[in-house]
Amino acid sequence: MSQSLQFITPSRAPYFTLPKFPRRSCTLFPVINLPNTKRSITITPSLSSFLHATSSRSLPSGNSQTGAAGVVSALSVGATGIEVDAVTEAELKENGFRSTRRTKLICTIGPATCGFEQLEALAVGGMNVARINMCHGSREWHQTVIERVRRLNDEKGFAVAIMMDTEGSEIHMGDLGGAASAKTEDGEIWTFSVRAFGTPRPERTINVNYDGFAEDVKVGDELLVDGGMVRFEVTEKIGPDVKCRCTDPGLLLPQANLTLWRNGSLVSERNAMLPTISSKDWLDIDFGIAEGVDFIAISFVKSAEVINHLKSYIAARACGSEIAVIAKMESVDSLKNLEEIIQASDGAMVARGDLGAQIPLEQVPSAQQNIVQLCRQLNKPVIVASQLLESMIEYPTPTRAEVADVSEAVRQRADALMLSGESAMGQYPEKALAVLRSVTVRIEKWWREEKCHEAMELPDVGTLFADSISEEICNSAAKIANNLEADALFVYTKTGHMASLLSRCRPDCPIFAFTTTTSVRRRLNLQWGLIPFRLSFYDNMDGNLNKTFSLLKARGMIKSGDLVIAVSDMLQSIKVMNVP
Ligand SMILES: Nc1ncnc2c1ncn2[C@@H]1O[C@H](COP(=O)(O)OP(=O)(O)OP(=O)(O)O)[C@@H](O)[C@H]1O
Ligand SMILES: CC(=O)C(=O)O
Ligand SMILES: [K+]
Ligand SMILES: [Mg+2]
Repeated sequence: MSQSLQFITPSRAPYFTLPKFPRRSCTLFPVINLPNTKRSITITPSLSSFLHATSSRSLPSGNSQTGAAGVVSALSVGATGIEVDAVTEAELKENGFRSTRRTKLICTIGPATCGFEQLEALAVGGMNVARINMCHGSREWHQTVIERVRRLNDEKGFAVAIMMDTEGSEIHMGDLGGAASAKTEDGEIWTFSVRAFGTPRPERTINVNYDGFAEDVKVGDELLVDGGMVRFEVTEKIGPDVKCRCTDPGLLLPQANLTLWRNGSLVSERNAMLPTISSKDWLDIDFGIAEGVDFIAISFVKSAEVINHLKSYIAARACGSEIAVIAKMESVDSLKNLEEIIQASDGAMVARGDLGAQIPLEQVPSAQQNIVQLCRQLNKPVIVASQLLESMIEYPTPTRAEVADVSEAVRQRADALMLSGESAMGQYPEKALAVLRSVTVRIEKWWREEKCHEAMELPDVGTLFADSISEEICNSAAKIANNLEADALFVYTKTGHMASLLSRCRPDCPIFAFTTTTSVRRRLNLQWGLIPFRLSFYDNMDGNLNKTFSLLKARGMIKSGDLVIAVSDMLQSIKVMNVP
């Protein structure tokens, strides 16, 4: 075998002359014309002034570290060019190499953000993945959103990936006859019924999607809406109608999830009999496959079986295009079968909204930590979701407790954080995203500088000897990068696997991941610390390195003397070198 670890002694500045944290070398607004590209780099005046407007409007003042991306350049395409997300590139220059954001950000798209300009503002603000939730809106509505995101990517040089989230077949309310919400007061009597109400609908009536509802509930049961945001006590059953008295008032939202509690425990037999993927979900999945979404998130996963089933369905249907399957951890069963579910999936989501309705709230933080850690050990990306900045649905600033919650998820080194109502139907979607970004960058930097991260045991994930070689190479490369205080790790990867192995190590420097396909590049957008580029490869490492160095230098993304550790899944090797 010719697999080797190849160490090339840096020819220029020896490591010890490199500054510990290179000063920010940000030249703002360079207009560069790259040779050999079909399109030259352009900055549209409207977009750059828009960027300025966004940055001054939406960011806490006096925090230069977290300023909005200051540079946008359109993508360059072509056999000899390189494609990188315009905003990632801008953030890289803005914050400096080592301080660029590692944690990825997901925004749920809803009525507040479905317009082209609104989507663009989120992309500029750092959205890596747009999530569409099939619980709400029609397929036509979602299709329009997908089409707009794709157009943004094509026309403006973003690489926003799309995640479709299934409805799942838990019990939930219907819509509110067109109203965006309904307020409940303490002591009010509301009727929950399987009956479809006509218009105008009688006051204080809610439709429930599950036919057996009235038979299953008992007088005295507690009915939790949206994981306990509003609570009722069942007082009376009349045919299909269930009368309930409000005990914890709040706001009812359309399609909100319902859970029943009896004598302090969750009544879960009913949900256990419902399929994880409903017939409507299968139609939505077909829609997602046809639209070529990047991720499908499955709600209320109970076992690995359903994930395997879906993955083989996608493989048979989506010939060639790979769609990653994300398992949403939001039920008691998902926690029971955690390891096998994560193992079978391409990633997981800590869906704290519904999870908090199924287990006591005080157990949610430990469940989150377990899921995040297990995902890292098994090398699967993990998303922390729901209520991160809930108060920003209504208010322009977050609570201190929310900032602390975001910080904790960043400290746990989750791959991605997700906005739900804040971006879907809140009043301040861009501000919420700006808060996520500023808190994320600041906390990451603080922990890196304090060197407080506990070392994590990273077990072998692959079964083949070749997998073990890749893992050893990535673990070693990350360690070398930390010890030498390298400026960046470079990984040349066709499938993205080596990139994810490097990401798993959570190294101190950013990881430039070069890959040949647009779909892999978009998928890598979900993973911690990865800066995905699309590049056509030579079949030798030196050719790739030289090409990358000259392209990135031309764009001002690296400079001579920067220390780079490079690995590749074509020729398994580690190279340590200064940028010539
Ligand atoms: N496409 C949409 N159309 C209308 N409203 C939406 C849409 N997407 C989200 N929303 C609104 O934003 C709120 C929060 O979004 P979110 O995706 O968290 O939904 P959810 O109903 O809490 O379900 P889930 O448990 O799947 O997250 C929803 O309750 C809904 O009011
Ligand atoms: C995201 C989601 O589905 C939840 O938190 O319940
Ligand atoms: K959902
Ligand atoms: Mg949920």
